[in-house]
Amino acid sequence: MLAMLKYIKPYSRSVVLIVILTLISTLLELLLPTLMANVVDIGIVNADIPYIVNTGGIMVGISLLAVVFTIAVIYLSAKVSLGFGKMVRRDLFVHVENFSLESFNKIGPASLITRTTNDIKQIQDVLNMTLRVMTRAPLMLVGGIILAVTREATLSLIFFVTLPLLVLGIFLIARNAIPLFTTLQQRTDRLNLVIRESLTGVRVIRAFNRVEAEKKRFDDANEAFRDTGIKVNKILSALFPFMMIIMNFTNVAIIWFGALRIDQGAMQVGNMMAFLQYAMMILISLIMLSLTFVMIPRAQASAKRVNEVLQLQAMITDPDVEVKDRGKKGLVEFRDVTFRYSGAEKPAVKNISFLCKPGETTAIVGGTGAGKSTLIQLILRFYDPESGVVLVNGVDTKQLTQKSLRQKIGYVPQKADLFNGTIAENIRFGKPEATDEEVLEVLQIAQAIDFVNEKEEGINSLLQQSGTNLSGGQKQRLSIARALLRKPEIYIFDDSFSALDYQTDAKLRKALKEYIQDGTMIYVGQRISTVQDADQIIVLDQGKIAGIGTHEELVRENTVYQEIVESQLFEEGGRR
Ligand SMILES: Nc1ncnc2c1ncn2[C@@H]1O[C@H](COP(=O)(O)OP(=O)(O)OP(=O)(O)O)[C@@H](O)[C@H]1O
Repeated sequence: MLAMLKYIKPYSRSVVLIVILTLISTLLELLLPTLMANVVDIGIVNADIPYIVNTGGIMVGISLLAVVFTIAVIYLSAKVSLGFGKMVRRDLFVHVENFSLESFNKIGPASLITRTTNDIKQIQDVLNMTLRVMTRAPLMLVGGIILAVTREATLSLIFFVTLPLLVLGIFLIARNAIPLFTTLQQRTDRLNLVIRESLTGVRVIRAFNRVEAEKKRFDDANEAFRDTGIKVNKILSALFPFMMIIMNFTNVAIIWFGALRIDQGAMQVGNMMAFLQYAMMILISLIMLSLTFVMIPRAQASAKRVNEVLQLQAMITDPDVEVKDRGKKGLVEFRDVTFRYSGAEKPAVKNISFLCKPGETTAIVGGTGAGKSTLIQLILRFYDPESGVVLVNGVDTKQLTQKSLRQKIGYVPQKADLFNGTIAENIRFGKPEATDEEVLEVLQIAQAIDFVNEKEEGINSLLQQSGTNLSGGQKQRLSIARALLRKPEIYIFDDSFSALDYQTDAKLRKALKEYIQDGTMIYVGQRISTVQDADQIIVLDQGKIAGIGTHEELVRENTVYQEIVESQLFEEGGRR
């Protein structure tokens, strides 16, 4: 929680103002019972009307002033806490955007969403409450006790019974409720995870008739959330009645013993009324403090979850000084690279060495899980190798800044991620200043121009969320056009032609070859027809290189490649 204090620093002036205003308004409020006692004991007893009117006027003035100050405090506290929330959310978002993929996978998107929204809101709310209570409650408590004791020391003995009782009760309630706050946040995580998976996987769920099973999964998560919520509220619901009992008990005791003392002539009526009000102030301030202390652990649980994310060190960091390009532009080289995902027993790729030259195309083939995508992600430095080096333009990728490395690469991922907005906005993603002509040119090369032109508003047509109003192949083609527009030195296509029919696939690769010319093109392909024209084909088998060569060489000499060719010929034959 303390680590979060730095986010309040920019608001230190507002915080000081809150303290000063609360201080004044609380002192003013503490004056009221004494003035009221004087109205009764001096004004009414002596039938002194001018005194009653004057003192009454002062009391109204004080009340109005206290109200104005309190409104200002409420406004400033809201401003500080909302501003705090905005800054933490922003830092968290930026931090997560720069996360290594490993950290991202470790916490998971559902929990990251909960932490960025719900958890920060918990801290924000408690901060708001604390700002309003932190000066007011202690001052009112101490001031109330001093004024009550100096006014009626004997009657104050009642507090020796009620105050410990109140503190003990609140402590017992809080002790049971606090551990449940962390559980409640975890239940929120789970609920978010289930909702996210159910919504993104809605087609699969329907196709596999899993709607009922998903409903059950959702109900379980929803009920677990509800049950924990009810449990917390059940415990907290005891708080209010308990506090009311203590307050009423104190009232009755004061009136009872006060009446006896008045009867004995040891105390005046006005004095007892003032004492009663101070007693209420003491109890209310104690309740306010206790409630804050009950809420703080809840915010603490959330702050811990937020800090856990903020403190995750970026595993992929930029060098202090960037090394300039040494080799030819577009040169990609793997030197004896081995990489293992965190927690995995076996390396995903092992002792990989190859060279991709500018002006040439390199295709990577291999069975599922052979490590093809892993190789691509190592070039982009989404991960760093366990041993060996990946070089781009003759420089170890660790010695380039991530920005300049990725600036050199046009990447088309396996899953075409598009964003809300028009087609043109999506294509301009990496080069916002590109003209319409440039956009149309890359759409033409990516074989996307026809279906874009068929749309009423052409490149200005809106894409629904992540391009749900497009087919898989259409999304892939837009994602290819997006990478082409940047005119990078290296083009990487991770299985980006799989959703295309044979004819479009062939046309697209031909157009790409003409467009890319001097650039380096690396692509992962599943079909032999897709990879056979490449200048070199890298055959991967269970994370290792089984062979490198042209289609003709590999067909002649490489058994793994021969098996892939045969299995696909068999499939083709089977289909016919
Ligand atoms: N994020 C990850 N964490 C742990 N292991 C992973 C992760 N991603 C992939 N792997 C493992 O690494 C190995 C290589 O995976 P990779 O995605 O590179 O294969 P691929 O050849 O691209 O497969 P496909 O053709 O099915 O896409 C697989 O055994 C896979 O289970």
